[in-house]
Amino acid sequence: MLIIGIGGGTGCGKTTVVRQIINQLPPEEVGVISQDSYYKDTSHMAYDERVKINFDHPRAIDFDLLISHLKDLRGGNTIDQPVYSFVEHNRTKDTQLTHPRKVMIVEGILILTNPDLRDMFDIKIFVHADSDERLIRRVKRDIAERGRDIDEVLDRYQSTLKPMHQQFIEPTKEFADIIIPNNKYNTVAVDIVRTIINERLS
Ligand SMILES: Nc1ncnc2c1ncn2[C@@H]1O[C@H](COP(=O)(O)OP(=O)(O)O)[C@@H](O)[C@H]1O
Ligand SMILES: Nc1ccn([C@@H]2O[C@H](COP(=O)(O)O)[C@@H](O)[C@H]2O)c(=O)n1
Repeated sequence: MLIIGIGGGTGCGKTTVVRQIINQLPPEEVGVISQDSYYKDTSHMAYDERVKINFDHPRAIDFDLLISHLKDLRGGNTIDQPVYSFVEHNRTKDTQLTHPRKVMIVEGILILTNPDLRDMFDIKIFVHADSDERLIRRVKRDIAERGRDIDEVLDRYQSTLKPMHQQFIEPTKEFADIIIPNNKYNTVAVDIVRTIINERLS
């Protein structure tokens, strides 16, 4: 199994890049795991407490479960991937049965911060977009897709997103084998990654 880790700050375009990469690739050969599915289960907390969680700090992520699931997949076993609700700020009761594939892509803001997880990646990619560009995209996306309002997004940006990005996420760029500039759509970089995957599949 080839495991590709794709990191980078919120709004840099990780999900979009992954969609572009797997588009035109056989779905039975390439799978995707999102770090967002592995936010810790916070069912024991009231909604008002969950809203205050710092979701941009590595301690918010259940890395043990993510690593153990990746090992299961690498060993040829299926996993029950958690399903996360951004509206509820919590895992749902559902899980998604996920089969091992020849190529697995793991994407998320903090996936390159954990040394054990990092060691599992055959290829490490960091998607870069300038912070103003990321903020604009984040505001638009969170209002359109994640049930947020402008004040909520901007408050979170100032209180946690920006400082956590500087402390934890930006420094992981140095671990990357490939850095994809993504201020604009980068079809050349996407084609290069797809070519690497196609070589593995052929
Ligand atoms: N290169 C780009 N140029 C303009 N908008 C983009 C680009 N890449 C992604 N977007 C848009 O920005 C938003 C955030 O992108 P997304 O892929 O969800 O980022 P991430 O997964 O890194 O948080 C989405 O609405 C997406 O359509
Ligand atoms: N309940 C939550 C959990 C996380 N977030 C934010 O999501 C961002 C990571 O997802 P991307 O798709 O943007 O990479 C992260 O910056 C968290 O602040 C949230 O808003 N609510």
